[in-house]
Amino acid sequence: MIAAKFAVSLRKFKLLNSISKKILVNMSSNALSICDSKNEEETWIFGYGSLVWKADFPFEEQRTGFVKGFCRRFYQNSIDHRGTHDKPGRVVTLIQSKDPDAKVWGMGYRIGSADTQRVLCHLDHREKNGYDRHRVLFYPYPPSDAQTNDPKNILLYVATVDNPSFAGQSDSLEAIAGQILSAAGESGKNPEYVYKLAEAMRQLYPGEEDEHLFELERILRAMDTGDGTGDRSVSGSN
Ligand SMILES: N[C@@H](CCC(=O)N[C@@H](CS)C(=O)NCC(=O)O)C(=O)O
Repeated sequence: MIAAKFAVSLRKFKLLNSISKKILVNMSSNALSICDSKNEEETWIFGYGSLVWKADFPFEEQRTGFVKGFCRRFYQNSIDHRGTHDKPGRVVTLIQSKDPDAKVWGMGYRIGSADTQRVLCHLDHREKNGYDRHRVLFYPYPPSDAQTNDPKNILLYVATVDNPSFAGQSDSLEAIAGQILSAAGESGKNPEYVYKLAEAMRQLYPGEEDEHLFELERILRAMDTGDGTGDRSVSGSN
């Protein structure tokens, strides 16, 4: 009886997994290889993690707004920016949501056509650990009198579930916070990444909920006896 139940749930898991991969693969098949070709169409980039608070590239316009059908999760191990191979940190990626209207709030950036190739080559390098470029619809919000409010094709970087640094979806927020607490990489301490993203979301979208992000921030701050960047040496603790 148990074996039969296990076989059924295994079949269900495989079916779900293959569906979610198909959706993500379809998106990635639209991925543009702009890095090595000229593109005349307007290029927009969507940030939902460090690209929200660390836009280290030229852009001509930025718009607040969201993408739909995903949820933002700290399910990607970072072995470069916020961790090392021996002590990986955690950064965000996007997971397919069961709710097609689920919103992930972030920031859209319009890249000048003269900068497109250089910016995308820069971001391809920055997001080199497991992230692929995908194209989805971006919904500018709130509406603006000065700018167009129609949904736009936008490029974003997603660390898909089959990349080598994907950390899985089963760790508790306490376990994720414990991994983040003492991790650091070439871009700095891992707690700082969480604090800056949470603060940016509160500033940009006051009142909007993101339970995963804000609960993780709460747990991490309770663990973090340092100066808020994850530097515990400040408090004299070892
Ligand atoms: N692609 C997401 C996540 C980007 C992200 O956080 N990527 C890491 C790469 S592991 C990064 O750029 N980190 C820079 C930093 O931590 O300062 C976004 O649009 O913001």
